[in-house]
Amino acid sequence: MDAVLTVPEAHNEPVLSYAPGTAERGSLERRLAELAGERAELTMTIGGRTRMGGGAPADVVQPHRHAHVLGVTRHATRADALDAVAAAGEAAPGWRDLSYEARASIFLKAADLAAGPWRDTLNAATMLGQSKTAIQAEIDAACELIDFLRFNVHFGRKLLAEQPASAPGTWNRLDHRPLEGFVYAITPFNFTAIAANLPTAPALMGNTVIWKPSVTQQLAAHHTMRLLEAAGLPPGVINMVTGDGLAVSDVALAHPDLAGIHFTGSTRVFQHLWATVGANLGTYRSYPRLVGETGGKDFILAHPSADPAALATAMVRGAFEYQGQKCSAASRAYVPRSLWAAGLRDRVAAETEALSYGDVTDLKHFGGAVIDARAFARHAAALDRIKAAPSCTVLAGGTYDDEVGYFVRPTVVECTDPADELFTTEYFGPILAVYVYDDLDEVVRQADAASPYALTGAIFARDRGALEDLGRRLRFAAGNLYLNDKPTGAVVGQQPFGGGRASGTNDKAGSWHNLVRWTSPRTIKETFAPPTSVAYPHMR
Ligand SMILES: NC(=O)c1ccc[n+]([C@@H]2O[C@H](COP(=O)([O-])OP(=O)(O)OC[C@H]3O[C@@H](n4cnc5c(N)ncnc54)[C@H](O)[C@@H]3O)[C@@H](O)[C@H]2O)c1
Ligand SMILES: N[C@@H](CCC=O)C(=O)O
Repeated sequence: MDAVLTVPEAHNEPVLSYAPGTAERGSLERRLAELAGERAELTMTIGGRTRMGGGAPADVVQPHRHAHVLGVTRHATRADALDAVAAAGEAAPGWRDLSYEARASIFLKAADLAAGPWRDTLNAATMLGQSKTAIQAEIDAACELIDFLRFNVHFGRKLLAEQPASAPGTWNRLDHRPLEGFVYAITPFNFTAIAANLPTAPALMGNTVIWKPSVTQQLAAHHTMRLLEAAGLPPGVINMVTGDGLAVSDVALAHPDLAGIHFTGSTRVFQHLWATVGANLGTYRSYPRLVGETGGKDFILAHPSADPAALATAMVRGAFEYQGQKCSAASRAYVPRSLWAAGLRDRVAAETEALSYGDVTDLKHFGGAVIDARAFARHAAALDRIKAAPSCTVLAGGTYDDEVGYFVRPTVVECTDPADELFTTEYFGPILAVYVYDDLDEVVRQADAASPYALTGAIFARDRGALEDLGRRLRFAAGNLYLNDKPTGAVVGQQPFGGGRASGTNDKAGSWHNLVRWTSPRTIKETFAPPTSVAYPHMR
C-alpha cells in the first residue's frame, strides 16, 4: 500500500473493579475455576511448534495453596536453546521485511484480544500462578499489558517518523533497521505485563526474539504466547523457552548473533549477564544492547508538613499491595518524630494489622502469598533477625506460615539504626522499615545514599518549598519520583518506568526510550545532481 500511515491513538485501558455483582467478577470467577481445574502442559514454543523442554521437570503451583499444581514445565536444554536460536534466525528476514504497519497490527490485535476475550484468562492465570488479587492482576495482566502493546505501537511510529534535515539537492533518510541477530528477553515472576513487553517491544521494531519467562510465571506466560499466536504472530518471531534459563544462557550469551538482552529481574542476575557478555565480547558480530531494569529499595520521605492520612495510606498501600513484590514497593520510610508520635505510628500499625492476606481466589482478601519457598525462607530469616535485633521494634506483623501457602504477614518495623540492612537490602516482600528522624538534613543524606538502588521514591509535604527542595536534593535517588503519592503503580504513557544506579539501565519501559534500543539506524544520503569535476572553486 502506498500511504504514510498514522497508527490508532493510544489510550490507557480502563481498570475494571470486580466489585460484588459486576459482570466481570462472575466471568473471572468462572475462568479461575476452569484454570484451577486443569493441569496444564507448559511447553516451549520454538519456530511456532510447541514441545516440552528436554531437561528436568518443574511444577508450577499456586503460591497461596502450594499443594495445588497448576501445570508442569521442563527446563530447556542446550539443544532446545540452539533450536530457538536457529528458529529466530530463520524467521528474521521475513519478519523485518514486513512493513511496520503489518507488524504493529498484530500487536494491536493482541491488545484488543487481551482487552476482550482473553482478559479473564490472563487475569486468572496471574492470580493463580503469581498469587495476585483480582485488582492487582487487572492492573497488570490486563491493563498494563494492553497499554504496553498499544503505546509501543504509537511510540514506534513516532520513532520511524524521526528523520534528518536535507540540504538543497540532497535527500537524507534514516532507515530504522532492527538489530542484526536475535534479542534475548528474560522476564521476572512478578508482572505478566513486563513478561509480555520484553519480547514484544523488540519484535515490534523488527527483531526476532528468544523469550525465557520465570518458572513461577510460566502459566500466564503460556497463555500470553497463545494470545500472540491468536493475534497472528508468525512462527519463529518470538521463541519461548522454559525453565531456569541456565542452559539457554550458555548458548545465547556465547552466540555470535546475540544482538541484545532485554532483562527485568534482580540486580545480581543482570550483573552476571553483563559480566558474561563482557567476557565474550570478541565473540559477537555487533555490540549487544544491554537493557536491564532491576532491583529497588524504594523510599518514602515525609516532611513535617506532610498530610498524615495521605502518608499513612501511601505507606500501607505502597508497601503491602502484591505482598511487597513490586520492584517499586516502599520498603523504607523516613518520617519526622512530630508526625510519628502524633498518631501516624498507631495508624500505620493498625491498618497493617487489619490487612487480610489469603487465597486470592476468594476476592475479599487484600493480598496473597509470596511467590515460592525460596522467597518465604528469605523473609522468615529476615523476620527472625529483626525480632532479635535490639535496634528494631516490630509494630505490626512479623509472623510467617507456610503450611498451606507461602504466607508472610505484612510487617512494619521501627528501627533506630538507619544503616541497618532493613534500609539497604531488597527483600522483595511485605516488610516496611521505618526510621523516625529529628534531623531532616541527615535523613535526606540517608535516603539518598543508604542503598545502592535508585528506582522509585516518594516525598510527602504540604509545604511547596520543601517539596521542591527535597526533590532537587534527591534528584538521583530515584528514576521514578512521586510527590504526595505512593511510589508504586506507574501507568504506561503516563509515568515511563525505570531507575538508575544499581536499579538498571533506565531505558524506561513502554516509551520511545526503550524502543530506540532495539533499532540500529542506517543513514542514507542521496544526491540528486552529484558533482562531475574534482576541482574546487578556490583552485581556479
Ligand atoms: N526495575 C524493574 O522494572 C523491575 C520490574 C520487576 C521486577 N524487578 C526486579 O526483579 C526481581 C524479582 O524478580 P525475579 O525474582 O523473577 O528475579 P530473578 O533475577 O531471580 O529472575 C529473573 C529472570 O531471570 C532468570 N534467570 C536467572 N538466572 C538466569 C541465567 N543465568 N540465565 C537466564 N535466565 C536467568 C529467571 O529464571 C527469571 O526468568 C526483584 O529484584 C525486582 O526488583 C524489577
Ligand atoms: N511498574 C510497576 C512495578 C514493576 C516492578 O515490579 C509499578 O510502578 O508499580
